[in-house]
Amino acid sequence: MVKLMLALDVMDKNKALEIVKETSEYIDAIKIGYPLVLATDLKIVKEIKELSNKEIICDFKVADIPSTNEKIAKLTLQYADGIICHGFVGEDSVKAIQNIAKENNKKVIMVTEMSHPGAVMFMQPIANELAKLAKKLGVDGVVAPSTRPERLKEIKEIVGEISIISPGIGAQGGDLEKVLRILSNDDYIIVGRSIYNSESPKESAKMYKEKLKNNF
Ligand SMILES: O=C1C[C@H](C(=O)O)N([C@@H]2O[C@H](COP(=O)(O)O)[C@@H](O)[C@H]2O)C(=O)N1
Repeated sequence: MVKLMLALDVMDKNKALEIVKETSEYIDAIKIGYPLVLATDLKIVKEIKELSNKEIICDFKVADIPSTNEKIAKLTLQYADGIICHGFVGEDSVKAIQNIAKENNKKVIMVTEMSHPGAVMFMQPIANELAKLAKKLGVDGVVAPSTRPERLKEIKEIVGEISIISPGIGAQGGDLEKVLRILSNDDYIIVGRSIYNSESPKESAKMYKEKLKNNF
């Protein structure tokens, strides 16, 4: 069954902890990015890992030179189970993160094509090349858009067995039915605002989990 990754992009620690408690029985993983970390501190990752016992992915879209990527990975992977990086900065920058991840048995997830409209300007033209790089490097997952099922399919075909981590469902208007015909068991959909901004994050997470169950 496709897994559910909660994008916990809230900027208040107590709200974040509350949403984690409310949704834990329905989510498979939690993605923590700059909004929550900049509003609190990196140790929120450790706290949420201990509270939820879920897989925690830090979405820092790391895109620097190898030596700086290495420092970011060392700090982040003390607490997180995985980290999201960009691939457009080149093979050496991604490998620098993979070296740290491999030492600590952690995951590296690489962005191919982003889900927002602006991704068609510069990312889409190179996204297939980025997917080929992801395959060559053997990263643990790639980010690919639920907002463009035809692109999601193409990228999945290129990366083969590598897990797809796919944002764009809910607030961004992605078609879940179409996406679930493309994704497979080791893949994830990422859902943020439709869960954490809903009247009941618990009920929203439950609804998504049931949709994932019913479509597989
Ligand atoms: O292409 C990408 C890359 C990036 C990612 O997943 O790496 N995201 C993140 O996925 C989540 C979607 O949230 P919501 O739209 O459900 O509230 C947010 O945390 C975004 O920053 C995308 O939305 N598209």
